[in-house]
Amino acid sequence: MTAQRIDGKALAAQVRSEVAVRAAALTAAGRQPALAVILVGADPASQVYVRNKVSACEQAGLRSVLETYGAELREAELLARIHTMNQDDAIHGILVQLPLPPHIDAQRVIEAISPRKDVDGFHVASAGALMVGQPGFRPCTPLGCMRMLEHIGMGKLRGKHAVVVGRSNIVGKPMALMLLAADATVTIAHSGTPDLAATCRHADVLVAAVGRPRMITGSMIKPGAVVIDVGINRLPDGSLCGDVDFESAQDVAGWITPVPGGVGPMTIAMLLANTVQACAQG
Ligand SMILES: Nc1nc(=O)c2c([nH]1)NC[C@@H]1CN(c3ccc(C(=O)N[C@@H](CCC(=O)O)C(=O)O)cc3)C=[N+]21
Repeated sequence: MTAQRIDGKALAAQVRSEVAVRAAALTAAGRQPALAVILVGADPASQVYVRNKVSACEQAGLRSVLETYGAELREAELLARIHTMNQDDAIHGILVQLPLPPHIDAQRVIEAISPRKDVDGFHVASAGALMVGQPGFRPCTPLGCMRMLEHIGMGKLRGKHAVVVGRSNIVGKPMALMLLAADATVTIAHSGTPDLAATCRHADVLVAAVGRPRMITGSMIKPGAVVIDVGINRLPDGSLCGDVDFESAQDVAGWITPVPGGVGPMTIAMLLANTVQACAQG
């Protein structure tokens, strides 16, 4: 038996075309959705990601404003720039690319973004809204994962056990809360979980977001499970791989997302969707 693939690239293209329709309508009404992207420093991976976000905006008819600063930028200057953008009615979403240089307090920078423009969903107000089930921006990666689950008819998870491996503020924790909101019974596992394999084998939906190449192997997967691989690991040979060992996992899982071409493209599509939503909400 071999798992069916969830084609994130194709589903992201569908989401982006829906976004483009909404963006065109807003633009026609004199309100083109606009995303500001701030990059601090010259990390090559970050430069690639930021370029991809900007070109995704253009393709969907959103305006993008890219601001690039040297790694020596002072935190106070960055905060001042964000305050100006918060006041700018022509900017609907603000994204500060992470990671930031170590002398800048990333959480303080995120809290400076107006929650109404927090299209990453990283602000403490957005996190709190998710926790208590209020409207607000949801982090793009878990939102993209939920959209993938809906796409395969697994949007409602009552009676299902979901296991999230990883507990970051940007993926693991919000992912667990979104699965819970879909009525799953949720376990959050992490590097310190005893017998991780046994925990994973309970999962009808397994989300891997640990940042360790191929650590989830076929023997850790319940037969027929949905396996969502959030990991994007660059190997020494330059190739990309996920947190899931695709070769062994695909013989056991019912559904599986590839890397690349899985969660990554969905993250960018949901960023555009959040930006259009920010614009539509005025
Ligand atoms: N404020 C902020 N928001 C973010 O959303 C954010 C961030 N900072 N910092 C870095 C991470 C990483 N991230 C990715 C998004 C898409 C792909 C993606 O589309 N990946 C392609 C492959 C790209 C490649 O070949 O390198 C894929 O998986 O198919 C990857 C990584 C967003 N991040």
